[in-house]
Amino acid sequence: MPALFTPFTLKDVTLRNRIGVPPMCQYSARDGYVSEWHLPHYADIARGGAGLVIVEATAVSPEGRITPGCTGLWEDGQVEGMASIAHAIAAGGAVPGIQIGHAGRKASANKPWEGDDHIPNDQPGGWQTISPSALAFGGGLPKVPTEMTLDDIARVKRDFVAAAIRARDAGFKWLELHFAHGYLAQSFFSVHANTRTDAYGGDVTARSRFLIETLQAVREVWPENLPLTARFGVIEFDGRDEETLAEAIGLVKTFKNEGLDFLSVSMGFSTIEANVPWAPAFMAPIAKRVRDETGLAVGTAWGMDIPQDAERAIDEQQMDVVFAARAHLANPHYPFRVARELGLPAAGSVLPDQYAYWLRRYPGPQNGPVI
Ligand SMILES: Cc1cc2c(cc1C)N(C[C@H](O)[C@H](O)[C@H](O)COP(=O)(O)O)c1[nH]c(=O)[nH]c(=O)c1N2
Ligand SMILES: CC(=O)[C@H]1CCCN(Cc2ccccc2)C1
Repeated sequence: MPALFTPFTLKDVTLRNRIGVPPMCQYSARDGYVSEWHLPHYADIARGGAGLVIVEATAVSPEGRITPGCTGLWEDGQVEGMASIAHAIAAGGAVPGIQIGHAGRKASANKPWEGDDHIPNDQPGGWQTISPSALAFGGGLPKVPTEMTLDDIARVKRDFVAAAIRARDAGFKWLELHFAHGYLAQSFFSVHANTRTDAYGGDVTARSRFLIETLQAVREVWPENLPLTARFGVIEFDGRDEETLAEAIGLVKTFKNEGLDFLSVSMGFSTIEANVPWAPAFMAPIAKRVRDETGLAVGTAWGMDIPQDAERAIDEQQMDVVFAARAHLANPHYPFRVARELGLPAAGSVLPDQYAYWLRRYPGPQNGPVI
């Protein structure tokens, strides 16, 4: 039995296998409300067999969106549409998760296929961004953000709490705080984005404060029996990696002590100078190091989709969940493909009966059983 297809239990939640679909923005919302695009997108992926499907980065406030097309949970009206999606994911057999976040200085941008750059101030649809310091990311994101006041910081923490309550009410069973990829929370931790000299900037303790306080506040409202998780950039590939990793692992230990149940190990993406060593499964050793040094359950993405790599990651206890993102855009039934390639007996059992029954019993195009 491939290790990848063993169940994984965290608090009162059990994933049917170790394959997770990490959040993937669809840039298809209107004023933060899901559209007709989202339900079939998520239902289809959930039916494909993954154990966990995490809904895309969902903004805790309007200015926390990356683009005008991003989803939100900043107002109660947005719960109903998200509840349909949570229900559809569960109906497909996967655990419904959702990521909530604030885009910080990367906000107010065009969709990737429409420029992936900041909406110019003289064009409609954009907005003024905020960040720990008035430092622009650069490149296609040149807008200088407004430095957050202590009131701004308090407000954004309250927004995270309110969005977490809405996610709970929508029926999500796995919550992921977006603490990665150069967005607001990552920016507080990053020496590239945070030059504050008050309680929220300076040494690693101060740079960690916003993330810890946000986790503590959300922990109080998120049900104790459901996984409270975060996606956190533990490395930037900016030439400072050992230092960043040591600081990040120290912070993850604090997260664990404050009640975090799982970490999705990712990159900081907080500097344009990054030199990412792109390769299959390149983040797996980093995830293993975080898992070994903190004792926290972890997962990671980033080219983990080659079946043998995914299997090794679980079999050798590098991580507890393997995330495959783009592979699910190419093939929503990706887990079925993996099951067949790994020789899972009755691979079709990964799919719903409506499909599996027929795939199991009748020859496929090559006159042999498809599974
Ligand atoms: C279209 C799209 C949209 C998103 C992403 C990616 C892509 C392709 N990614 C990153 C994603 O979760 C994953 O980490 C990367 O795609 C790398 O994994 P794969 O190599 O694709 O399996 C991403 N990450 C995240 O934390 N929140 C998000 O909302 C998104 N949105
Ligand atoms: C919201 C978020 O974290 C996403 C938005 C889309 C780009 N993501 C980062 C990414 C980089 C390279 C390949 C795939 C993904 C981050």
